[in-house]
Amino acid sequence: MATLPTSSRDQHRTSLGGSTLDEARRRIIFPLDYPSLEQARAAAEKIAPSVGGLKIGLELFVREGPRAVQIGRDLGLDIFLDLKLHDIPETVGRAVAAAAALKVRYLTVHAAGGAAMLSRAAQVASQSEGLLLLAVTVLTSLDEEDLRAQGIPGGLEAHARRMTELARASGIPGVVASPVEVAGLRGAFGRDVLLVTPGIRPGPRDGRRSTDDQKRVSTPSEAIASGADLLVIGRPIRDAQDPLSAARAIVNEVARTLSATSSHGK
Ligand SMILES: O=C(O)c1cc(=O)[nH]c(=O)n1[C@@H]1O[C@H](COP(=O)(O)O)[C@@H](O)[C@H]1O
Repeated sequence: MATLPTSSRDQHRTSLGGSTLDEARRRIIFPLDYPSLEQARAAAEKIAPSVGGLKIGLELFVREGPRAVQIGRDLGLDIFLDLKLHDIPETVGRAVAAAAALKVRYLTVHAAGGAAMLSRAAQVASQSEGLLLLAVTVLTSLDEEDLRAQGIPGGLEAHARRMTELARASGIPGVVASPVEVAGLRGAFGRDVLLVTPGIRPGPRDGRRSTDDQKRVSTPSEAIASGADLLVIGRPIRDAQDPLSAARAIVNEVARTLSATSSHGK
């Protein structure tokens, strides 16, 4: 069954072959966080040789709709539709069916939508070959204080783990989590969950680099060494003076880490 976590993950891992550099490239997803189709396409064409997938998020999808998905198709890259669906099961199920018709590879839902919503999403996705759902556990822009303010007990690690358990039990093959929780999630769930991490900030953590609105961050190398499958990296590439060089440097960093660890599963 396409949505069972193990088979979905195997299906995903099959695409992680080739040389270490090629594998490193495939691990990186570049979000097309741009205000127009033209800007998104120009950036995607430039960055495409250094990434494995393109993420289409709220800004571009709200402005341009499904036309944005065509950019990834034209470039032959995986398409990650990041709509973070969170609604009643019927509404989310219908939205998943609509997204599946766009032939995207990944689609996000919020784990906080609950078991019935996640199960409905998984059931609808299972009818569409090649679509992998990812449940967002705890947004990388939140910290412990935010969780306390929402009345969520037990801290970030525990909550990310509970959300992952809920997602897995509901038939969702992967989760989006901060790189800070990835080692714990990999330890708890083994190789049967696809772990996707935004909140990536290259360079030394000496306080000089801005983490923007991200509160739980790590370097590409730390995220991969902790067991992340895919890294979502936006502003460190998009806002760099030379975006292609920035992307290449990240690919090299990831490749070095893959060579030095067994986390690439070869
Ligand atoms: O689902 C996501 O992709 C996501 C989840 C999350 O917890 N945090 C997060 O930053 N993201 C997305 O990942 C990207 C991170 O971008 P940068 O912070 O610019 O690298 C953005 O497009 C966010 O929408």
